[in-house]
Amino acid sequence: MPRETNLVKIIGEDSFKKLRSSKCLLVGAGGIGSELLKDIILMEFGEIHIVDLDTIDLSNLNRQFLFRQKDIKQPKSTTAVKAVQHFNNSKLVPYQGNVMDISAFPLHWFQQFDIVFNALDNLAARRYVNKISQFLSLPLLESGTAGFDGYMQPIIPGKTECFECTKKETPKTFPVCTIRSTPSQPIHCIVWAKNFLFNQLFASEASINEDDDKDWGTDDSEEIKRIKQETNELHELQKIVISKDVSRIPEILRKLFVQDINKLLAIENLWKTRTRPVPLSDSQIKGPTQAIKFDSNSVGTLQEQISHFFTTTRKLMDRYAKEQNHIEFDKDDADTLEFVVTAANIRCHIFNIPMKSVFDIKQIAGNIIPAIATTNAIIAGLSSLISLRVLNLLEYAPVTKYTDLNMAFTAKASNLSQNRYLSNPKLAPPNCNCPVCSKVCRGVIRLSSDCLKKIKLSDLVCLIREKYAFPNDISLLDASNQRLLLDYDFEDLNDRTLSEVNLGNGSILLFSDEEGDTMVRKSIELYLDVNDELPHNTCRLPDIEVPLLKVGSNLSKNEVEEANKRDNDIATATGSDGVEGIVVLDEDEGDIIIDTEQVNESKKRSADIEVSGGPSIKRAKLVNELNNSDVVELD
Ligand SMILES: Nc1ncnc2c1ncn2[C@@H]1O[C@H](COP(=O)(O)OP(=O)(O)OP(=O)(O)O)[C@@H](O)[C@H]1O
Ligand SMILES: [Zn+2]
Repeated sequence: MPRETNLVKIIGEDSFKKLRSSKCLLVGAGGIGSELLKDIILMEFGEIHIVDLDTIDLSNLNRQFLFRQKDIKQPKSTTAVKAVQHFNNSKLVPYQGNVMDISAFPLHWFQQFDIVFNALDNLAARRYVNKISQFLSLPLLESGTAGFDGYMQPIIPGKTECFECTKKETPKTFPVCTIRSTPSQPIHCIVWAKNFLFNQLFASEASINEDDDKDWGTDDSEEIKRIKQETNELHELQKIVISKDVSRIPEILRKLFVQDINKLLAIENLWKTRTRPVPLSDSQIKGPTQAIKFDSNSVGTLQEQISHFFTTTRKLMDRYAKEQNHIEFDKDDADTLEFVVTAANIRCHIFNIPMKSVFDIKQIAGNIIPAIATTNAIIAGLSSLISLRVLNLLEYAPVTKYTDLNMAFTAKASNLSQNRYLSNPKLAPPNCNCPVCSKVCRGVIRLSSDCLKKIKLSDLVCLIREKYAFPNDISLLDASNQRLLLDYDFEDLNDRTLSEVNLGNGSILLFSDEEGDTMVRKSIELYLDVNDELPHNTCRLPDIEVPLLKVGSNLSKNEVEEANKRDNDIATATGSDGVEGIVVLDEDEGDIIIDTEQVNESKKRSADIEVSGGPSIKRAKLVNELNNSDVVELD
């Protein structure tokens, strides 16, 4: 029986047609991504676009079953697409790129999709896609695995919890002082070798970033000064790398493991309660007399580590110029890994810390969590199946409330699961304290790129103020870095154009009502989506209604309701994201509460708004477009 007949039997003819005309985006073609691609192809989604930035490594082959030995170093996205062609009925579009690259994947590019599947391995990209999904009200299926554990979470913007509604664990970091002066565990020496030493020696100058607002882990200004000076001196060592003069490798060893250690020893304070480090002796600094094999599973002697340091540094010095003066650490690149292993182990020895094997250091330096193919298959299977409910394609199980849908997580991913491997509770509504999805009403300003150079900040403020009935007293922030652009006593940037104040594609503006004595406030977050396919001079503000913000923690629900009725000018209806209700800002706590019960029928604002106009928009004309958005045509 052909696949299609089975699918029609399961979901019905109409739903099958809808599925065939659906477009989905798969972000990540690694462990979960390979499984997901196979699943959604078998489900016969009409169009599947696959984004992955990476190429295939040997270590991927045990679970990323679409890839073979011959594919190593090939892009994952295009290789995955080639591998599935023989059983594929969908239109497949691969992209090798970073999903966070706004020039390759601007906001309006995401808009073509009906649903997004995340199959990523890092927090930054997950957060980014979550943000995009919130601005576009685009359903997102978030997933992740670590060993035997995994989770799958459907996110329906405005209706269910987003990725940021619960706090995420961030990777552990260590104070600079621990890493640079007083290591006490192998990880401290590994971080020193990988994140600091390797970069100082083998990264291009431009990419070495020593910012000042880091966690030093000490207030001792002398100590901080010493660390900074040491950084500069170490950078000098890069000159030896550039010279390719391998006879100078002992100089590198002497600087790192004798001179710098002696300087540390001179700071008596550091060693009052710690074991003093012991620098290498001159006789220990010598290269290998013969080639010795580096055994991945055993630690070996200090002298073997020093010999390997010579060998691996020699190889990297030779590669440095050939690779345009920039080598990145990669756990699968034996030379870079062995450099980090030997440098970390020599440092461990000096600080009386146990040394580690190559295998152990690879796990730590590469942040490796063993990946298990079966876990990926289970999570991808659940994610693809739930997509049918998110798209409301199961006639026998129609979705009336998105919070009736289920997420899934394994026992260890939460202690709620007790003895079950998988738990699948219903989705929670958005968390009213979530920094991403619940704070304010959101929308997208669509504009042609010429507008960035034409529209002045004051023009934009006028437009926003008019369109959403904000009072005179407002504040405007660049939300990406909390930069103040305008408020009642800061108007210096008013006459600058958007590009002059560094606003551009992907900027997010936070526009807030700051009227002093009223209890009612509003706030709107607007994404600037620059699209050159729009006609020149187009600046389109979203047609949304900005919910009421009530200020003051001591207001009762009735008072909120009263204020709502009183202030006809302020809409309290559904935003574009579908969040319904009144938003109450608790200033003392900095908390924001969405009261979903307090929904008033709003006074719909007319789409034909007369704009009083900023100085440079002499004849701003608001045109009500088919999609009910406003288009501002500039002269
Ligand atoms: N910003 C991003 N844009 C596009 N693809 C991304 C981005 N970040 C991560 N990815 C991709 O997501 C995938 C995640 O897959 P997976 O968790 O299996 O990791 P992996 O890198 O393939 O394996 P491992 O890290 O275990 O060696 C990878 O293929 C990675 O390239
Ligand atoms: Zn959220």
